[in-house]
Amino acid sequence: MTWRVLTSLLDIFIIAFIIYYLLNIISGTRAVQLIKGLILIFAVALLSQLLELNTVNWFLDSFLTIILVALPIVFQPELRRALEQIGRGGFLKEQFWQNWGPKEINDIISAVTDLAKDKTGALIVISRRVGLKNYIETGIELNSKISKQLIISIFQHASPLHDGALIIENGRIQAASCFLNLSTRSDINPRLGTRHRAAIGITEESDSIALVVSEESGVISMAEDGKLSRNLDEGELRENLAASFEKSKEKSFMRRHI
Ligand SMILES: Nc1ncnc2c1ncn2[C@@H]1O[C@H](COP(=O)(O)OP(=O)(O)OP(=O)(O)O)[C@@H](O)[C@H]1O
Repeated sequence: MTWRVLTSLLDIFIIAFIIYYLLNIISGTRAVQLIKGLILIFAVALLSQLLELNTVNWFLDSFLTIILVALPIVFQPELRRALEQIGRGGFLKEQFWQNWGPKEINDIISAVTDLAKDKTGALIVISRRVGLKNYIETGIELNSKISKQLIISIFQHASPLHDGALIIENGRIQAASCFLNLSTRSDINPRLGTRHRAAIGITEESDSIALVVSEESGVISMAEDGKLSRNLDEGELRENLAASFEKSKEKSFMRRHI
């Protein structure tokens, strides 16, 4: 095989990988519908060119140009998510578990299971490598140690901080009552409300983990990478957290603490 054939094969392989990667990122988002629409308009434009339907062709060409200019504005959240996913690839990795210990993990698990028993709604976001400063700023800053009692009291109805998400970063409760962007996915169970959509949303935009206690049913869920695992008991929650940390390649942390 000549050098030229090898580089062409490499070229094709890289493009196929990029297309696969991009499709993976947009699957299940509203971008899928848009791409279907664009393909349809493109096919009709091509057909009108072949049939020499000049006015139709001019109209569709102009329409496609306008759509291409509007794309980055309409799909700003998806583009941000894609760039963040690329940035997370490994070379920007930081030591993000340094303030964590077994007490912190156990307090979170124990608080979540107690809240679930009382059917007290809760949303807890645990940040990993991607910082959540812009979300922390939407809430009330606490910057306090993680404690089971504090987490439970924040989510009590009488607490002025119970509405919104509690955010944990670098092993500390950074803020409560934070407002998160809701996921815009079209394939989320329609019975799930805004608390669950907010949990899915934050894990689409960052590599954080979100824990949800449903006020309606007391069910515990965990979101990661835009996917929600539901109906977790204490053991499953612990296992899921361990699996997530394992994925983060923080195996030593997992072995020591979970
Ligand atoms: N964008 C958001 N960011 C953070 N928290 C939110 C957001 N939207 C809603 N919430 C929280 O979710 C609560 C409303 O939950 P809602 O009943 O709509 O959701 P749900 O997913 O059905 O949860 P539940 O099963 O607990 O009822 C709000 O009171 C608020 O605390």
